[in-house]
Amino acid sequence: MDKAIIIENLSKMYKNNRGIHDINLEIDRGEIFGFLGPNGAGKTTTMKIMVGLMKADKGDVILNGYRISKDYEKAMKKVGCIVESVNPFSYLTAYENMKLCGRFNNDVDGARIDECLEITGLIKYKNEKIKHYSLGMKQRIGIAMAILSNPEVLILDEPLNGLDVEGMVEMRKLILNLSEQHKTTFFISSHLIHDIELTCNKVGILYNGKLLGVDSTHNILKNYSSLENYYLSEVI
Ligand SMILES: Nc1ncnc2c1ncn2[C@@H]1O[C@H](COP(=O)(O)OP(=O)(O)OP(=O)(O)O)[C@@H](O)[C@H]1O
Repeated sequence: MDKAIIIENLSKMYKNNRGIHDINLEIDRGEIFGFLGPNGAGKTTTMKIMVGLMKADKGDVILNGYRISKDYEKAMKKVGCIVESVNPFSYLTAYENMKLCGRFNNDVDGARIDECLEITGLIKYKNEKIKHYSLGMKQRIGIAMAILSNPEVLILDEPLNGLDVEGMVEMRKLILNLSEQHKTTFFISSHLIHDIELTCNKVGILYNGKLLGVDSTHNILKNYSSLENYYLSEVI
């Protein structure tokens, strides 16, 4: 099977002795992987290393066949990400933000920007300044920016954070649509068990910086009545 993401022996320890320990993980192309863990488990640390925002103490990440330690540009070429918060310029419109975001990419033109705004349901608001956007709309513009260069892999840190029920349902639909129509591979972190259960077809549990268990949602739900029960059995 073609692996979109491989994480090998990844470790990072902060001075306060917190961090992540020896994470190993493989994600097949087209999978929607849910990286589930409570606050402080190490999700953001892992994702920052995956996209090159932080250096690991040990281990490596292979994205689309390229090691971030050796071929960073090639590894990131077909990867889109939102790590920590989405921060578009509030005094610019959605369209202007998108244009700024795609300025170094020759393949991004007005039509592609419109296409991404269409996919994320923002085309109607493309000429509105971001300062008038709701939180859900800001999350969506984050996704629109992340998919601008047609990535094969999307790495999203807590994409549902702060969204209301409708916003979460919309975001979930968007992820599932991108997965079905574009075969995008997703690596999504969340502490929202129910949402991971509904969105992801593979789940990994991160706890105290250690990856406890990885399995397909299908297998988990064959053996446990809910993802929550599986989570509790792994954690306890
Ligand atoms: N720059 C830093 N210096 C020291 N400790 C840090 C630093 N960044 C994170 N940590 C600690 O490392 C651990 C993992 O943090 P991380 O942000 O990766 O977790 P997380 O799973 O993303 O949590 P959350 O859901 O709250 O964002 C936490 O205990 C955190 O306090």
